[in-house]
Amino acid sequence: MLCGAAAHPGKDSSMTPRKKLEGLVAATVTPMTPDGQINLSVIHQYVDYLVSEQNVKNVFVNGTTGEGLSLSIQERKQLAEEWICQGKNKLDHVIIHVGALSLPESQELARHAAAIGASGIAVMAPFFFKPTNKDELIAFLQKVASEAPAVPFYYYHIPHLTGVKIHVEELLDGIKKQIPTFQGVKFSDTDLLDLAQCISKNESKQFAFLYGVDEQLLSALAIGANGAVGSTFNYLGRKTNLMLRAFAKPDLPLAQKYQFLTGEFLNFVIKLGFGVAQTKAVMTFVSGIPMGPPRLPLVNASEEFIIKAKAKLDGIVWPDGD
Ligand SMILES: CC(=O)N[C@H](C=O)[C@@H](O)[C@H](O)[C@H](O)CO
Ligand SMILES: CC(=O)C(=O)O
Repeated sequence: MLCGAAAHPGKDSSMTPRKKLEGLVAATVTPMTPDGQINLSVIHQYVDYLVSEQNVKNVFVNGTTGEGLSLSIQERKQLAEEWICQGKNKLDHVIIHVGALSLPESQELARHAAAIGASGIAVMAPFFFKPTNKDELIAFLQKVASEAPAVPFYYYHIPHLTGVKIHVEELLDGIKKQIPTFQGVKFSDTDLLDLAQCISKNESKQFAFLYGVDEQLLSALAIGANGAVGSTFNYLGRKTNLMLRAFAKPDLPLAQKYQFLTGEFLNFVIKLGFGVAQTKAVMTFVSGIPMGPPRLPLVNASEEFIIKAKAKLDGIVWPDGD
């Protein structure tokens, strides 16, 4: 059942202020109908699946995995509303990615996310005309963040897709003065030196450092990441949660085992060609929820990919015997 159309779904139920974001955050795919329209009707089921089957209670909507930059502003708003509305009393955090190439569009999305009660907003660097230094990037982020002055703000660092390689360590230096709502980083890069410097220099500031390269999450946890935002937690959330638990215990050999096994699957599919289209296909066969095709320029995963990926996943023997 749809609920996003209800008047101001989150108005009286703002999810701020909340405990610090930690643990796993699923970067949601955007369900689509076979003819390429967004399919809001399965989000209710999607929320229940993440909570009950994957033990994941945080989502990151309209990001890379959600094809956020391929959606219209109207579609992004509808998705944000539906996730927040369906997630009410079920999800802990619904973070809405509001980054866009156009500053006024990004600001509009930030205002909208605030009005519907998002528990956080995230923004990636604009990637056609790019900021060339820290000050330009901060200026852009600041103009978006200030449109949602009561909503925690996260910078979404994904340099291999944006081409904006400004070190996060540099960006964070003094950021609270310019962006008082600054709350953390979604760090989707393999530069663990940069991440480590961010963490060590901001220890007392209560920022959340959420890692975004799922296949090496354990390494990021070891240097102090608070959690992770990723596409694979849609279908490997339960297993990755067991890795987090083993790490916290600490049972490092067990945590490594989980990382090796999730890595074995990812290494296999990455070699076949792995992106958002393939994530949608995997999520469809694992959850049984029809996520549909991706939007052009992305194209459907091949049947061959689906058969091979399914066989690989089914063949993994997990330490918990599952
Ligand atoms: C480019 C991309 O989508 N990265 C995701 C998050 O940032 C990750 O969750 C990856 O999908 C995942 O680590 C698999 O490579
Ligand atoms: C993976 C991720 O965080 C995203 O899809 O935006």
